[in-house]
Amino acid sequence: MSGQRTSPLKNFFAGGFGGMCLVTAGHPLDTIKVRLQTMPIPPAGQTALYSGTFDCAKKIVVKEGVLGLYKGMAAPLTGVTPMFAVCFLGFGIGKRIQQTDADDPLTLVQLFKAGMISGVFTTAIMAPGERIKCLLQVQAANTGAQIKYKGPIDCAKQLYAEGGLRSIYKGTAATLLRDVPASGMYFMTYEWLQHVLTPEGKSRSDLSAGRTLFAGGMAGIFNWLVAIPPDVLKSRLQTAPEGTYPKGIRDVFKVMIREEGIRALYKGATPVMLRAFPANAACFFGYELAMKFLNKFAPNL
Ligand SMILES: CC(=O)O[C@H](CC(=O)[O-])C[N+](C)(C)C
Repeated sequence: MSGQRTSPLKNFFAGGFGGMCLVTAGHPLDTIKVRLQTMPIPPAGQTALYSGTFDCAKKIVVKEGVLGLYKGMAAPLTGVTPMFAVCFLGFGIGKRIQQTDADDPLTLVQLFKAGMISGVFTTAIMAPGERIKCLLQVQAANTGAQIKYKGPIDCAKQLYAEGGLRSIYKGTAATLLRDVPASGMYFMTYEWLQHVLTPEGKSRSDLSAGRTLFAGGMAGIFNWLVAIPPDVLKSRLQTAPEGTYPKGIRDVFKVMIREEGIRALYKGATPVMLRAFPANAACFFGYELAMKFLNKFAPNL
């Protein structure tokens, strides 16, 4: 696969723009995912709060209006933009440290490793962003309960007051478990599809919008195929009352398997997969668009 180097700053800015496109396209399905993953287990004989993805979407819209689907979006938008900036920057660095020469082609395994490096880079921003986002998404679902957090900043302040940075960073190991392999799959899939879809004698930058959208969408699908089980554990851990799981995700895993069985590890899979393609197609499309813009108007960046 082509190993052509891109300026780190361009990767950073184009990645950030890609992240903004991803949030806008994917947040409603992300809200449904978190609601399904964290809904209370119904007492025997009673029905679950949501019977599935479409029921959940319908209930949110009826009860909270369409904006209910966009609840908690300020946090990912402010968090995901820099996170994707760092993610694409990290991928570029991951590729670079495996090359001896600027034009050295990279194998699929090297691309996977570069993606994993990017996953480590992003966790510093991703873990607190996910903690705040999940808490905000879930509190709106708790009928009757008093609203605890007014917004992302208030949520961060309260978490800090209650448990310091440790509380804000709760779920970091789970986030690493999710994002390191997932990022490997993400970038490897995208780069490989770009390579396969580029016609003989043409360069990647000539690729049509449709092919870029397809490669980006598939990268999202493969990312989530490996990310769903650790994501469920992460959401549970990050939204649980303090002290529920003293040993972190190991405890979440044990309790979940005991009480709900192995299938619980795939809760919320439908909205995740429904979101994965359009959100990541938008992300890579935005990234490539921003990169073209930067190459034209800031070639020396
Ligand atoms: C788990 C996650 O955030 O995946 C990102 C794609 C998406 O659908 O949000 C990709 N990546 C882990 C590389 C940031």
